[in-house]
Amino acid sequence: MKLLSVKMNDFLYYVGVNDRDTHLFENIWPLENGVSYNSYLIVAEKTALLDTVKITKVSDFTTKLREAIGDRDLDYLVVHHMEPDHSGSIETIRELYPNVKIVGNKKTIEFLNEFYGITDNLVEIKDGESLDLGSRKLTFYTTPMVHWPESMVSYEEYSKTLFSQDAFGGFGALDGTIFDDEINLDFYHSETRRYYSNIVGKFSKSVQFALKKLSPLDIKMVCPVHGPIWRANPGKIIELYDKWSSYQVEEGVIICYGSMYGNTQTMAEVIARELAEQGIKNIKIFDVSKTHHSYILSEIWKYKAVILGSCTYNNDMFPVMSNLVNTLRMNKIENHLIGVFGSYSWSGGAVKSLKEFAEDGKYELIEPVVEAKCTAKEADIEELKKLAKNIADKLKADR
Ligand SMILES: Cc1cc2nc3c(=O)[nH]c(=O)nc-3n(C[C@H](O)[C@H](O)[C@H](O)COP(=O)(O)O)c2cc1C
Repeated sequence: MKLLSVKMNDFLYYVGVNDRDTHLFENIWPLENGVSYNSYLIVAEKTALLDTVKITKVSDFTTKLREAIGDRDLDYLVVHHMEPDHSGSIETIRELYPNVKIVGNKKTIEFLNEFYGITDNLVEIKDGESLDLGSRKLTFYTTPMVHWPESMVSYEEYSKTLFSQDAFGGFGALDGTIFDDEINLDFYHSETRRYYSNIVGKFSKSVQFALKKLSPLDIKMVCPVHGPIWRANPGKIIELYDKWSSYQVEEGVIICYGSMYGNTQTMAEVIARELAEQGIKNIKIFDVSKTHHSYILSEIWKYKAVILGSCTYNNDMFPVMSNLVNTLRMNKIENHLIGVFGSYSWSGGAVKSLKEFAEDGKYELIEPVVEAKCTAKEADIEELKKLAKNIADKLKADR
């Protein structure tokens, strides 16, 4: 009786695992709802394991794998992506199945040596080449920089299944439910956008390139290495990734502030109220000291406008705001309006740095830039309202 692995269809098993122990993905991004490391086993005339899991979960993983494969040997291990949350258990698999051949592209093979010193039992495949498993066949498509240089996907043509590695993935452990038709998609929708914006978003141009490359395929099921498997509506996750990677946004404003004693926070509240007066409904204020930039980035990815406000701290912006700004700079976000404001007491510095950041990227900077000394006075409040109105007008022009 198979208790742990999930038989997905007549030839495919889910042998992935959940990680509810790790606090931070990549030691940066919060995992309050956990994450899954998905792995799949094809059992045809040949057997093939598609990716492994983080080494901390190797025991759960090999238990499922052994259960699913039974007394068959493992012929192939396909490595779609070398990030250690998927490649970490490769050495264990080689110990358990010494005959296994590892399938990867030129760059995968280079990384296998660099990370694990693996140089034997390798099968190098090129873009567009196939691996014959008997009644099943995997065809490989390289998808460089979605998410690493060696990243690739594979397509099983008889079942029309796409094994998509990090692409189409999401945060959130799979709590018994693994398929899109078994779960509450509202929760996974937001965790998937957070995953996209935190992990994949920086590579949006590469995602667009990959989507075009894969568009001729008739895809009936998407099997990523994190998050739900999309079998009922695979088009949904493809549509979402297309939306996010082409910076399609909704009407709304994210206001983020860094404040020690409340003066800058008050400025944020003034802007938010005026936006509401102007008829904007989606307004969210975040204190950067309270909310991890993981969640803020995800919200910014969703909405068209972002307004950043900071008190001055040692001649520059508040350090926690610097952290958010660095994350935004790294992500090279497009198609967004930006406003900046802040406060100081003697030399200033925060607003200057925020303005430089805003002018540097692909944002459209909306005037006025507002800087208050110590606390916002009547004239500053008028300027803040003007900023809010100008942003609201821009947003409403797109209705
Ligand atoms: C630790 C600390 C460092 C500061 N450094 C500067 C500074 O370098 N230049 C400046 O003009 N103001 C500086 N200030 C003053 C604050 O930026 C100013 O009072 C601001 O209005 C505080 O905003 P808040 O109430 O939102 O925290 C500093 C304040 C503190 C507490």
